[in-house]
Amino acid sequence: MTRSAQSKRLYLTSAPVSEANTSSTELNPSLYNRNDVSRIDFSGAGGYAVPQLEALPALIEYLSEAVLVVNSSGSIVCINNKAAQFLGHTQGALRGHCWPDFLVKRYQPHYHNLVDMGRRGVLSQQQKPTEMAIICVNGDIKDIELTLSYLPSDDPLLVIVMRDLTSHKAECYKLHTLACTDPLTALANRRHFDQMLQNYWDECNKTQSPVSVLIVDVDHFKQFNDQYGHIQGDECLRRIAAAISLAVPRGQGLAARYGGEEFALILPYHDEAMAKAVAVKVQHYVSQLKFSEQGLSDDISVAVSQGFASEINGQFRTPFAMLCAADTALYRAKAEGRNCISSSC
Ligand SMILES: Nc1nc2c(ncn2[C@@H]2O[C@H](COP(=O)(O)OP(=O)(O)OP(=O)(O)O)[C@@H](O)[C@H]2O)c(=O)[nH]1
Repeated sequence: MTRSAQSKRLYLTSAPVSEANTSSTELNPSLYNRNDVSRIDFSGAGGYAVPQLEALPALIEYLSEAVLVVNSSGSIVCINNKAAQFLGHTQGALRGHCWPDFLVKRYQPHYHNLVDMGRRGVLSQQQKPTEMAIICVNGDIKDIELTLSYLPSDDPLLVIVMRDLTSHKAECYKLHTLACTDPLTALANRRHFDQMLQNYWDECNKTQSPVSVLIVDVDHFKQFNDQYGHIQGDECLRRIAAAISLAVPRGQGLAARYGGEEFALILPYHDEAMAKAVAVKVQHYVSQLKFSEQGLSDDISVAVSQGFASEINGQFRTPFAMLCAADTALYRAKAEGRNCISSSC
């Protein structure tokens, strides 16, 4: 046995301590069990550490993670119960199956790349787990975090550890939604608006398409609050938000609460005429609001002033410049008597 192979000897054995001592620095204490009679001998040819196959199924069965071992052609050599349950079949039925077939197609090149790195000896043990997705036997798709370890030998083995990311992803999605949403109106919040404005701006610039922004400000809202109270004011803002949402073409653009009683819309692929048409709809839907279902008099109505700007031929250098122009147009609409629409042009 070469010195390097000897130094990689790992025992899961009841062997005397002196026998295991040669590699004590390499032992994982959690694997070392004096009462366990099974033994893995890493004494393969060519100086590689080769685990004897017979011990692997028993070893991985003890692990708390979902683990499977795959050979160089991708066939599952052994799989623990947790991984089998995760994939949705029995251990026996899964043995021999082609593991990469369980991976969602778009992740397969990345997986093969990791395997190739292992083969070339450049797969670092510090390699971070990789997010992928698998298709279970019943067709369900599950997000996973995959860690791949390469056991080199003449017939190399890959040890794959999977962690279920389903609940983690659901939690992330929930948090992301919360971080992007205005709690009062359920529209996008300003942070999300700013981010999306840049995204839409880039997208429209790339395709040389127009993009517009529209700012909507409730008229004399202080009076509404003063007369009917802030709770009624809140409900009024919710209803205005819903009316504004109705005016945004489905799947095209974004409506956000920009702050206080001010709303903003991004209208990608909208030129000036199209943006104005959306503003007219907003004005109409808001004017139709009735507040009797809030317990207020039927003759109460609200109105909005609006300003918009459209980028068509490179007149604005940044999305922020376009937004400022829409804001200036809004001020003009207020100055011109409110309940009207003003353009930056
Ligand atoms: N109820 C409620 N009121 C809000 C909220 N955010 C801002 N406001 C109110 O919106 C009002 C805005 O008042 P102003 O800035 O004077 O504007 P305005 O009365 O609408 O007048 P113009 O915009 O000039 O037509 C203030 O009374 C704020 O308290 C909110 O979340 N809920």
